[in-house]
Parts: sequence; structure tokens; C-alpha cells
Amino acid sequence: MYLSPRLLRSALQQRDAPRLRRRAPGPGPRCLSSPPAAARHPAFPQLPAAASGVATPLPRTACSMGNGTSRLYSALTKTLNSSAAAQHAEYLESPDPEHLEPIDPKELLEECRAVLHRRPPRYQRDFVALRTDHPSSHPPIRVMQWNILAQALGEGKDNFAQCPVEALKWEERKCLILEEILAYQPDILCLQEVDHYFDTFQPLLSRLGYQGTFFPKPWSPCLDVEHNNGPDGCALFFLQNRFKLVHSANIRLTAMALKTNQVAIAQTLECKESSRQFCIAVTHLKARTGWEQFRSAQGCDLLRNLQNITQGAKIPLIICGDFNAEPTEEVYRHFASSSLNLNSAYKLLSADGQSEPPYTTWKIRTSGESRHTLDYIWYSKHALSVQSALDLLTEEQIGPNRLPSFNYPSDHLSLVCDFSFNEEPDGLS
Ligand SMILES: NC(=O)C1=CN([C@@H]2O[C@H](COP(=O)(O)OP(=O)(O)OC[C@H]3O[C@@H](n4cnc5c(N)ncnc54)[C@H](OP(=O)(O)O)[C@@H]3O)[C@@H](O)[C@H]2O)C=CC1
Ligand SMILES: [Mg+2]
Repeated sequence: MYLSPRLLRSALQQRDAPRLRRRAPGPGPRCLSSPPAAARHPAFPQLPAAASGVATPLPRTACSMGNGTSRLYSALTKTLNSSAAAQHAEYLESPDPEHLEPIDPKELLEECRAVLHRRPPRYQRDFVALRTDHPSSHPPIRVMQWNILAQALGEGKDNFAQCPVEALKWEERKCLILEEILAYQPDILCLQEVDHYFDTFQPLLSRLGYQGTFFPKPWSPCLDVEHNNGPDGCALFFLQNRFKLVHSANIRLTAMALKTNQVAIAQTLECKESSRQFCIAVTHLKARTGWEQFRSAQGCDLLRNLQNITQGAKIPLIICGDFNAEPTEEVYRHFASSSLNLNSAYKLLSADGQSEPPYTTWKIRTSGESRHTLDYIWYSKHALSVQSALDLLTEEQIGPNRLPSFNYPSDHLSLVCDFSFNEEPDGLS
């Protein structure tokens, strides 16, 4: 299961070999995504564009999770199991608070690929350039929205019927998550269902140049799962070399004047290149059918908070979230018709620019198949333009067993957009 010292040495000596094997072209067209952000900012100077390939699934093994936030900064993230292997697993092995020197993202990506070398390929997705009447002289702001699937929920609560337990092993699934982040190199990362913030994402992403904030759910359902790794919550990361933090708010959402179990983070950032400010927010609304009014109330509360933070939309806004609501739901209509003048970025991928994608999550639970559009990136339509958006996985790529799987780590797809400020906003944000 784990890399033997011999395999690891071989993987490290011929770094491209395992990647190319894993990424050998399969059926159907594949092409590289748009130029990596290496060209856009110095945090990723050496990272190559993603390649593609094929490998066999891993054999069955038992999996284990961490056991609580007391393991802060611990060496929980054991990925390679032998002592010889551990010498090389520099980044994934042991985030040491005393040695938080920068990581070369290329090295981290190589480590992830070495861990994943026996998994099937991660499918390539392409950025779709979108028509905009507002060319910008500044580099775009790349935003990733992603419900990464809490480890405790994936293993203990979600009841995925077609996903083998070994596909959910944290030691490897975390590498698939990191690979996705490293492949698209967002300037801002908005995550939900994060239950490995302190032991994995915060230490690793901070060494990649990100500043992170985590706001756990007050009564996270993860805590009901045996051997959980602490509560899940929302996390927001931004690249420190691109943005300065102006204001940060952790918001516990209310519904019908009562505090709820759902949270949001809203931060006002200033772009170092342009000195323009904007507000970025991340949220994860209440799940399940029967809770539509509750979600609607939570959405209204979030909009009220954002009205205050942006001084009535004087500061442009980007709101990322797993809203747990189809576009037909009231909470969606509240956002679409808000006085904050928001549009949903992924509608722009449709032919008429008016339709949301057919799905952002697709799974098979013991209760049945569930394909829904629940995840959104809202933005101030007068002040910001979407220059490009990452297309979604096709049904064929997702495969008959749906998500998560050996080659995709979450039941939700990541959404990624490149934003620019309109030089002359239409008077309104
Ligand atoms: N100890 C206490 O006093 C309390 C405990 N709790 C615990 O929290 C739970 C509810 O918390 P709440 O935040 O409201 O949770 P939600 O109803 O919002 O759902 C929590 C998670 O379950 C996932 N989920 C959605 N649908 C299903 C499904 N059909 N089967 C399995 N998982 C699903 C969601 O994933 P996604 O968003 O991806 O769909 C979400 O991340 C309770 O069941 C209890 O376990 C809650 C309050 C108090
Ligand atoms: Mg979930």
C-alpha cells in the first residue's frame, strides 16, 4: 500500500516517470489547462501545468483518522510509512511549527504524485475564456470554491454506496485535494467541510504563502463520528503576496432570530497591485430537504452581514459557498435579486449565460443517487468581471460510481474563476 523505500527512491529519482505513467492519455481528448498562475504571481514560480495519465487502483487497506484538535501541528499526516520513505516525505510528513520555511509547490506536487502514483488519473479540466467588455491591466484574481468533504463525514456519515472505503483513506485523499489546489493555484481558496485545518491545510498552505482562517461549526456532525479529527468548518485562504487583510469577520448564521449550526467567514482584502479592496466570503448552509426556509433565513442573515461589511455594496463582493440549495430555491432567489447586485459566475459557462451548470455534486448514497447544483460563486456584477471559469467534469469523467472516487476526492466539484476589477464600474458595485 505505502511506497516501499525502493519504490520511493525510484519515484524521487525519476520524478516524471510515475506522473507520466499515472497520466498516460486515456480515451477521449485531453488538453492542458490555461497557463498556470506561475506566470501571474511569484508564489508559484516553478510549478508546471498538470499532465495526465493512468494507474491501477490501490489494494484494500484499513484506514484511520486523527483524534482531535489536541493534535494541532502534530505529525498526524503520516503519508509514507517506512523510515527511509519518511526521510523524503518532507512536506507531507510533519508540519513543524518551528520550521515553517516556504515550500516549493513543485516539490509538494511531486510528493503528492508519488503518494498517488497507483491511483487512476485525475481528469484534466480546462478554463473557458469568457467574453468581457472590461479588459483589465492587472493580473486576475483566481478564486476556488470547494466543499472538500470532511474526512469524518465521508467515512462515518455520508453513506456513499459506491465509493470503496480505501478511496477515502485520508493519507491519500489529502494528496488528491492538495493536487487539485496545486493544479489550479488559486489566489483565494474558499473551503467547506474542513476537518483537517490545523494538522494539514493551515501548515502546508501557509508554507505555500497563504494566510488562512478557520471557523468551525459549533456542533459539527463530525464530532459524532468515532476517531474524528475535530469539528468541520469553513476555511478561507489568500495569498499574502497578493493581498493585505483589512477586516475579518467570523459569522455564526442565524435563522428566525436563532443561532444556527452554520457559519461564514467574510474578509475585506486589499489587492497589493491595484490597491482596490473587495470582500470575500465563504459559507456552508444547512443541508437536506425540508430545510429550505431555514436555508433561506440563513442566506438573508448572510446578506445582511455582507451589506454591513461592504457598507451597502460600496466594496465589491465575492461569495463562495455550498448553499445546499438548487437554483429553484428561495435562498438562491434572494442572492440573485439582492440589492448587492450579485451574479452567479458559473451561469456564464452556459450558452445563454442564464443557466447554472447541471450539477456541482454527484454521489450515490445508500438512499439513492443524488445529482444537484448546490455550489456557487456569487460576485458583484457591476464592479467585477469573470474572465474565465474552470469547466466541470463530464458525466463520463465522473464515472458510473459517481463521487467521491479514486481519482476525485470529494462529492462536490471545485469551482474556479478568474476575476478582474472593472476599470470603470457601472456606478454600482
Ligand atoms: N450534540 C448536539 O447537541 C448537536 C449535534 N448536532 C449534530 O449535527 C448534525 C446536524 O448538523 P447540521 O450542521 O445541521 O448538519 P447538516 O444537516 O447541515 O449536514 C451536515 C453534513 O451532512 C451532509 N449531508 C447532507 N445530506 C446528507 C445525507 N442525506 N446523509 C448524510 N450526510 C448528509 C452534508 O454534506 P453536504 O453539505 O455536502 O450535502 C453536511 O456536511 C446532527 O445530525 C447531529 O449529528 C447538531 C446540533 C446539536
Ligand atoms: Mg458533505
